[in-house]
Amino acid sequence: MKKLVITVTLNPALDKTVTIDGLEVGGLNRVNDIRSDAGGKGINVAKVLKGFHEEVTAVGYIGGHTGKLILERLEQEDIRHSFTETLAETRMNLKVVDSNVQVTTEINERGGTVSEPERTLFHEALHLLLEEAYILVLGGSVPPGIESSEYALLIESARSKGVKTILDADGDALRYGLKAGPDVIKPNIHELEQLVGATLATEQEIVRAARQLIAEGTHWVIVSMGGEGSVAVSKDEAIRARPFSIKPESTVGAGDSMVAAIASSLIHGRSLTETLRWATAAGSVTASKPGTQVCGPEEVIARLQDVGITSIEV
Ligand SMILES: Nc1ncnc2c1ncn2[C@@H]1O[C@H](COP(=O)(O)OP(=O)(O)O)[C@@H](O)[C@H]1O
Ligand SMILES: O=P(O)(O)OC[C@H]1O[C@](O)(COP(=O)(O)O)[C@@H](O)[C@@H]1O
Repeated sequence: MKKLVITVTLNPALDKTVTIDGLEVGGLNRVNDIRSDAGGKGINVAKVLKGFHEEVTAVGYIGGHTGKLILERLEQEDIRHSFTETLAETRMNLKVVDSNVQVTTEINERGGTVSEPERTLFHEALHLLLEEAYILVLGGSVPPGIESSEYALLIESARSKGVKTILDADGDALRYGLKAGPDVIKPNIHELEQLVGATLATEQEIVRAARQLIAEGTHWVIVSMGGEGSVAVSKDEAIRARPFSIKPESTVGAGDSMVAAIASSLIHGRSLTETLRWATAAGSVTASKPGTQVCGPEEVIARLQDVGITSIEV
């Protein structure tokens, strides 16, 4: 059976994380600690999957000095990749951790423009790779030069080859992508509220909103809610997971770790409940780590039974 996961990061980033005691907007802030990590949603998913010993290849666009640094990191971690080179420099995203209140503020650049010939090269390379794939993961923002409908095209081409798809995006990229019917989506609660244009205050409201999307062709909607945990919805099931308590170091990459755990769960044929348990444990372990560092398999397995699972009556 094919087991390869391809992760697409159209807009990667070098994540620069600075830690400050008591961030003062408009004031002078001194940095206590600094680190940089290869980031961008698909790249983080690939890091987790590699740690989980799954077969994974990271693809997308990469360029310039920042791009070179990211590729070096991937090579250090022995992550297989096949990025399309761009003339434009890959972006740097700033993450400011206020260690007094344990809150992370993210400042993400738009990213460099991708040209049409670069896009053609990417599509040709992905077309070939999809022949070998089981799952295609699509994550993150779409860079300038590429239409918001891009994920829909990629989902359709994956489906035509029998490849499952997981989409983690927001705004128009999510809205258009949904029309192509990805197998799984992982919005956070804010992204889901923006999508349906309503505040979702109760579990029942979340389930009803998710079922609207399921009626349009998606099978599983897994909604993350930070420290409140997550909700998984299918046509017939609705489940709530509550995480164990952690000291949040940097929540960056927590959502991506959930997506990686979902991909791994699809490979291993886990039920929706078990998938939610794995995804929530993975997200919470990652949230307890500094910068864009991600969870490893042993520490996730050790916490699986600490995730509280209940079913939601609608
Ligand atoms: N403060 C926290 N305590 C425990 N778990 C957390 C915390 N913040 C995030 N998580 C875990 O990470 C997952 C993803 O977090 P979330 O912030 O919703 O994702 P995203 O980064 O996609 O917005 C949550 O479902 C939860 O399992
Ligand atoms: O493409 P976007 O939406 O700007 O997001 C990119 C950022 O998201 C991340 O992938 C983290 O995502 P999550 O916190 O949702 O897991 C960072 O590594 C990266 O800087």
